[in-house]
Amino acid sequence: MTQSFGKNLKTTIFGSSHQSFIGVVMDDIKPGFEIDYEKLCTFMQRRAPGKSKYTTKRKEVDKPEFLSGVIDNKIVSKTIVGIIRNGDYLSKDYKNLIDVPRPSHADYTSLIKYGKDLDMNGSGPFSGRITAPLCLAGGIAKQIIEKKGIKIHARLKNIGGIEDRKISLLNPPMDELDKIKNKEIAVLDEKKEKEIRVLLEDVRGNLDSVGGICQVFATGVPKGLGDPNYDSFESRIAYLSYGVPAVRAVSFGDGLDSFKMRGSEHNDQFEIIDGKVRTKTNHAGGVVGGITNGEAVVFDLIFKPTASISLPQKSFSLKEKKEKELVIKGRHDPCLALRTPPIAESIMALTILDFLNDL
Ligand SMILES: C=C(O[C@@H]1CC(C(=O)O)=C[C@@H](OP(=O)(O)O)[C@H]1O)C(=O)O
Repeated sequence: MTQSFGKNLKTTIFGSSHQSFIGVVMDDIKPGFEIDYEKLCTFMQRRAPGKSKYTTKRKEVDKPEFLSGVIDNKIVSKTIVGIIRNGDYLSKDYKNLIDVPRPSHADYTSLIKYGKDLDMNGSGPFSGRITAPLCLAGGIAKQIIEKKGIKIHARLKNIGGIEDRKISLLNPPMDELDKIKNKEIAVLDEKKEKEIRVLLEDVRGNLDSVGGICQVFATGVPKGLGDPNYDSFESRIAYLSYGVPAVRAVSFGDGLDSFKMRGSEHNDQFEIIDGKVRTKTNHAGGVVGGITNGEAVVFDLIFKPTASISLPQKSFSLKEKKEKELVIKGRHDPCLALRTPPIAESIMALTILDFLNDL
C-alpha cells in the first residue's frame, strides 16, 4: 500500500480520518522558502469540511502544524513534516459497515485485500479526509511556484450535469477565476449557480448525492516539462489524481470531447507572436507528446457522486451470508465535488514542482 508520490519531490501522506491526526512528509524540498502561513490556511479552508449545507456536517479546524523542517514559517530542512489534527469524528457511525459494506465504497474491496486489520473508521485511507494533507503540501507547492510566475486556478465546470460557462483554454480568465475561489459553489455563471442550488436542494432532500467536474488551469508553465510515454506530464498528473477518493477520470484540454472532433478542428495550429512560437488554440491543454508546450496547462477531474448516501440500499451481511438492506449513518457530502478546486490545484502544483526539481 503506497501513500507516496513524486520522483524528485517525494511526498508521503499518512494517518487516517478517525485517528488523532493526518499529515504529510515532503522530502527533498529546497530549504529557504518562507511559507505565507495565513495564505496556506485560507487555501486549506476552501477544502475543509463543515462549511456548506451541501457538504459534510463534520467540522474540523484544519490548521496545519509543522512538526519538523519549518521554523517561524521558513523551510529550514530538506524534509518537512506537517500535520492536521482530527477532532470531530464519530466512529460509531462506521461500526455496521464492517459487516454490511457500502455499495460503491471501498468497504468490500478493502476487506478482500486487508481483512479486518485496516482501520476503516471514517473510511480509513479511502476517506476524502486524506485530501487535507494533500492540500497542505499542495498549498506550499503552489506558493513556491507562484514565485516563479506560475499561476494556478480551478473552478467547478459541471455539477450533476449542469455546465458552467465555456471559457478559453488558450487564454483562461485567471483574474476572474481568482475571484470565485472562495465561493460556496465555485462557478463563473450566476444563472448556472442558481440552477445548481436547486439541484443540490433536491439531492440533499432526497438523501442522495451528485458528482461533478473540476477544471484546473496553470499559466506560466515552462515549456519542456515531461517525457514521452511513461513519464509524461499527464502520467504524473494521473498518478496523483487517481489517488484522490471518488475520482473516476482525468482528461486534458478538450479531453473527453476530443474524439468527437475532426483533426482539422482539434489540431492546435502554430503562429509566431512577437517572435515567439504560440498555438492559435489549446485543445491539447498545454501538453503534447507528454511534454508541456508553454500554453496554459488545463485538465479536468471527474468525480463520481458520493457513494455514502442515506437512502436504503441493497447490500449483504458477511456474518449472516445473506443479502441485507443497508442504511448508512453519518455526515456525508451530498456533493463532494464542491470541495475539490483546491485539491485539483494541489495536484497541478505538486506535479509542476516535482518536474521543476528535475531541471
Ligand atoms: C472529514 C472530511 O470528509 C469526510 C469524508 C468522508 C468519506 O467517506 O470520504 C466521510 C465523512 O467523514 P465522517 O463520516 O468522519 O464525517 C466526511 O466528513 C474531510 O474532507 O475533511
